[in-house]
Order: sequence, then C-alpha cells, then structure tokens
Amino acid sequence: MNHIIQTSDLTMRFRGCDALRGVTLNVDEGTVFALLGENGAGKTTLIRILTGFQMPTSGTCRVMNLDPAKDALEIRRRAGYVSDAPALYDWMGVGEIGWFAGTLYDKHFLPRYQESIRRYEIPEDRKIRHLSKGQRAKVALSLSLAHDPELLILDEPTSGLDPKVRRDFLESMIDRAASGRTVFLSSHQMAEVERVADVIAILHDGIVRVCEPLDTLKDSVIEVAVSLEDPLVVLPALPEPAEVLGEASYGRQRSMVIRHYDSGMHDLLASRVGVTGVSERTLSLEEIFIAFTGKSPPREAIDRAEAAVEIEGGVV
Ligand SMILES: Nc1ncnc2c1ncn2[C@@H]1O[C@H](COP(=O)(O)OP(=O)(O)OP(=O)(O)O)[C@@H](O)[C@H]1O
Repeated sequence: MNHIIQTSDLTMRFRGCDALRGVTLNVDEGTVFALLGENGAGKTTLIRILTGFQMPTSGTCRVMNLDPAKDALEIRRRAGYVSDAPALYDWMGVGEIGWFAGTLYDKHFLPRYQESIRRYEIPEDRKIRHLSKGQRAKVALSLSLAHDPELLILDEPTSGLDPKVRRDFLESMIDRAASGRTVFLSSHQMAEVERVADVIAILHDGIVRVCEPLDTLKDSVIEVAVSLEDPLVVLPALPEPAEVLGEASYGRQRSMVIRHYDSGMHDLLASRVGVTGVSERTLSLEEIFIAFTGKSPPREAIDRAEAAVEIEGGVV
C-alpha cells in the first residue's frame, strides 16, 4: 500500500518548547487515520508542517509525494484541509464563498458545494459573519470536500457541530476511505474516533507513543486485575514484550494496564504464591489513550477494584 503521508524524525522547537520530538509516521492511502493527543501534544503543529504552513526544525516529510517545504501551494490545492478555527472571508455570503473557491477548481466544485450546503440547511444568501460556530464549521467542511480531495486533513473537524451532524459527518469519512481516499484527522472525541478510524496514532508531549491499526491496538492493550491474599505480595516481572503502561493497588487488588500481554503471562501471574485470581478485560479507546498519556489507571479499573475490596470487607 502507498504511503500518502510520510514523516521521518520531525522535530519542531519553538522558543522554550519542543512541540515535536522526532515524529516518524506513515499514513496509508485509503484509510481513516486518527491522531490523538492531549492539549498541547503537538497535533496542530504536525498538521501545520504537513500543509506547509510551518517549517520543521529538522526531519523530513512527504505529502502526496510532495515536499511541504517546497510544494505547499500544490499540497493545499490538492488536499482538503479544515483547521480547528477555519478562516473564512466574513464579508462574503455562503453562496459567494463557494463560487469564489470554485474558481480554483473544476466545474464539479460548485454543484458539490451547493449540494452540501443545502444538505446542511444553510441559506446561501447568509453572510459568513452571521453564521453560528457550527454553521461556519459546516461551510468549511463543504469547501474542503467540494473538490473531492484524495487527502482530507482535519484538525478537530467536528468541534462546534451537534452530535448527530458530528456522527453523520465522521461516518461519511468511512465511505471516503472505502473509495480509496485518505482522511487524516486530529480529534479529542475518542468514542467517535473509535467508530470510524482504521489506524490510531497517540501523540504525547511531541512523541508518537503508539501508531497501530485500531483493532491491533485494542487487542494488544489489556487491563489485568490481580487478587492477592495479602497487599504486600510481590508480583513477578513480566517477560518481554510486555509493557506495563499503568499500575494501581487497592488493598488486595492490583490493577495493571499491559501492552502485549499473552496467556503465558496470565499463567505466570496466576501461579504466583499469594495470587488468588487473575482476570482480564479489553479497554475502550479512551481508556487506552489514558494509559498511554497519563499515570492513572482506567476509572473502571478503580471502581471494580474498590468494589471488590468493599465486598471482601478488606482493609486497605
Ligand atoms: N508559534 C508557537 N510559538 C511557541 N510555541 C508554540 C507555537 N505553536 C505551538 N506552540 C506550542 O507547541 C506545543 C504544541 O502545540 P499544538 O498547538 O501543536 O498542540 P495541540 O496538540 O494541537 O493542542 P490542542 O489540542 O490544545 O489544540 C504547545 O506547548 C504550544 O504552546
């Protein structure tokens, strides 16, 4: 499969801040690729570099086989791009802005734009400055899609949209990917991303912590709850490739989020003297995200462990 976006060891240093610290990513054609990260993780900075608005401090990248440092205009012409705060000419009308943007593209642009605006029920004669936040987002999305781009780059595309429109829009991205186009989106909406994304990258403090197909990620990160006879029981170190992403103790319960866990590790834990039970649970994308980016274990793990302590009447 072709990589429509490739970055290699990208760094971005601002005064007093390393926004990206060696980002290497490949995005396959025909996929919905979701970039997740907390506030300040570096998502917008990466997108600005990919679209040629920002020169990286070091490293290289290619977008649709073009170099954003040299071919920024061509990339912006061919790709669709919606930023988290789309800049639109406020004094134009909704219809006018479509006509204006359409002069840069072929004859199919305007009818597609008008159809989308009609679907979103936005009056064509309304001035952009009089639109609500959600209506502005809909105009920006309509403009970015009207030339049917092979690559759509969306930075928090659904902020400002109501839940139904958000869901419909994101689900339409699945159809785009099915027709061979690529969608690269950054988002905070984990539950929505989980429904539509093929591949997930988690960016944390400017570093890609993980980049995997969603199914692989969900299979490879497990919460393991271990019941102990005594809170002081020491558990064995798990062999490679296991990676403990988070750990918490609640009385005689220990909860761990482990990447690359397997049945051999279950047996190793279960056979430890002082261990009375080992159970596993798959996690939601939101819980996996927290495991990669924070120290706290998933909330449900805490609740389950606390409930277990209460039932046992155990002393913490
Ligand atoms: N022009 C700039 N000058 C200095 N620091 C900057 C600049 N642009 C971004 N940063 C810093 O780089 C870091 C990454 O910012 P970025 O906007 O890429 O994060 P983000 O993941 O998009 O966050 P959010 O989800 O809040 O939009 C932040 O610490 C930010 O303050």
